[in-house]
Amino acid sequence: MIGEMTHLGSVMAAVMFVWAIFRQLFPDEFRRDVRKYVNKVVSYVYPYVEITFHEYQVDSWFERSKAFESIERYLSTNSSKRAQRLKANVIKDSESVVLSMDENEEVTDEFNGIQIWWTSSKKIPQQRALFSYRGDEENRYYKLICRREHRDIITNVYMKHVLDEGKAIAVRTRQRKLYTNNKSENWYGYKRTMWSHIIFEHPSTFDTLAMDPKKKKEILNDLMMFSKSKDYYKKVGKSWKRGYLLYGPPGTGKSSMIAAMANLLEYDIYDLELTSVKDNTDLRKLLIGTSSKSIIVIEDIDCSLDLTGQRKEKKKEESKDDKDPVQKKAEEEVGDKKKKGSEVTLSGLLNFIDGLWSACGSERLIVFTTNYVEKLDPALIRRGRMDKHIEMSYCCYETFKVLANNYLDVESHELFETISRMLGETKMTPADVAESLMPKSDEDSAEVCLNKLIKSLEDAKEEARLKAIEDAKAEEEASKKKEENFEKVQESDAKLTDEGVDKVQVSDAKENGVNV
Ligand SMILES: Nc1ncnc2c1ncn2[C@@H]1O[C@H](COP(=O)(O)OP(=O)(O)OP(=O)(O)O)[C@@H](O)[C@H]1O
Ligand SMILES: [Mg+2]
Repeated sequence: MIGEMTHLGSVMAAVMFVWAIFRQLFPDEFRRDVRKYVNKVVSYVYPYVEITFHEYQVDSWFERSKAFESIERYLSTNSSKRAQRLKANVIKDSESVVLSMDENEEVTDEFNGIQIWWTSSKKIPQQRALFSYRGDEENRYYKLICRREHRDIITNVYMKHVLDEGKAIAVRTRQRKLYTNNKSENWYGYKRTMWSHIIFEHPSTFDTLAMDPKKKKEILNDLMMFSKSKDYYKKVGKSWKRGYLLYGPPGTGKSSMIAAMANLLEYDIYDLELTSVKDNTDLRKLLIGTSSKSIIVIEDIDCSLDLTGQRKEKKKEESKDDKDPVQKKAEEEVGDKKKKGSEVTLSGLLNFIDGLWSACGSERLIVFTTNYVEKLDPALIRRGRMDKHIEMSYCCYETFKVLANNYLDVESHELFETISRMLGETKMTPADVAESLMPKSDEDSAEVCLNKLIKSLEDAKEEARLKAIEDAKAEEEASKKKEENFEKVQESDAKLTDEGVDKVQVSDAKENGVNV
């Protein structure tokens, strides 16, 4: 190719030379006509087609062209081994350095037996712009050269292959992000955005997550199935998303499970703080601002908003009329303050999960966590909205074994039996078990840590016993009080009835004309 092109190059140089002299001698119109013919002749002689892809397109000087980025990724993995001079770039959102061809390098690619040549060059503008948004004005571009007879297959099939591959490589090497929503009032103005993010680097995985292995396997299968079911969701007419409700006491691994899910599926996380959202419209805007391949999380959904309370408040309002006006005003002020925090309603949230707008974007998980599942409105967690309910519970023996393996690298030990028995008798969260198992100094052996756990299990058991006694006492006192009250009420009722009877008797006597 290079030899062929050199030959062509010298022909072109001769043509250009003649052209330059020609320009000096002949008027404009004549030159234009001649140029047309020269182009025709050149295109007849030159058996190649050239397509260029610029880094910045004329209509968007701020953003690198997506096609250019994809080609860069594609060439970096498919051809960089063959190019001799490479350039290392640290590209935004990428985990690793991207190697690309240096300027004026050439690499060859092959597609279905067709040869394609790629070269990389840059164009430096003759005049420097006075006012520039980007640091440098040079515009790099890739040039694709192929034989003319392959033009159709290259533009229709090969280019699609390059762009798709490039995108797939970008997804594989991208850095994942953890987003959180900004307060609604901070959305406007220069550089303000709805979502802020940091790089997501949580180490939790399904291997380190301690829970019943059967349950874990079921969740893993469910997630894997979901991520592969694009066509299935399309077939059944559902948007490609799935809701998970994680519930259980604090410290049982709900947040760790979300991180493990994101790491497994390589999704971004959008941690949605409902109390910062002004109203339902803003909630919808946030939803539109999320990308595909993501998990939208609302933690502690029962505390985020008084979603069930809003219905009750309405009822209260109805009976407000017969109240003292001063008290009424004070209550209204409190209500206004509450509303200023967030006006998101239950129906707004339901729409967010499965309304029409939720179909924008795809491949998304919506996860709610709560400590009190019974507090939630049934509409919010019905199947179809929250498809899978997962209970994260206190530490059982199976959970402990995973933690012991993670924290101490032990799979079995003579103390395991005692621990197994004690876990059956005492409720302890995986977070507390993990804390006891963690070595506190270099000298702490596995045995020391396991003994520490036994000690804290004993303490927890004793604490639970004392608490049970206290609770029983409190309950006894309460029922005693109740009984006493009941007796008092009965006594006063009896008194009233007696008096009532007397009165009735007196009035009866009066009616009958008897003097009392
Ligand atoms: N099932 C578990 N497997 C592994 N580690 C766990 C598990 N549960 C808790 N932990 C450990 O305890 C810590 C707290 O767990 P996590 O934050 O996931 O609890 P949570 O259920 O989200 O609690 P909360 O309801 O208070 O938000 C974690 O950092 C993790 O190390
Ligand atoms: Mg949590």
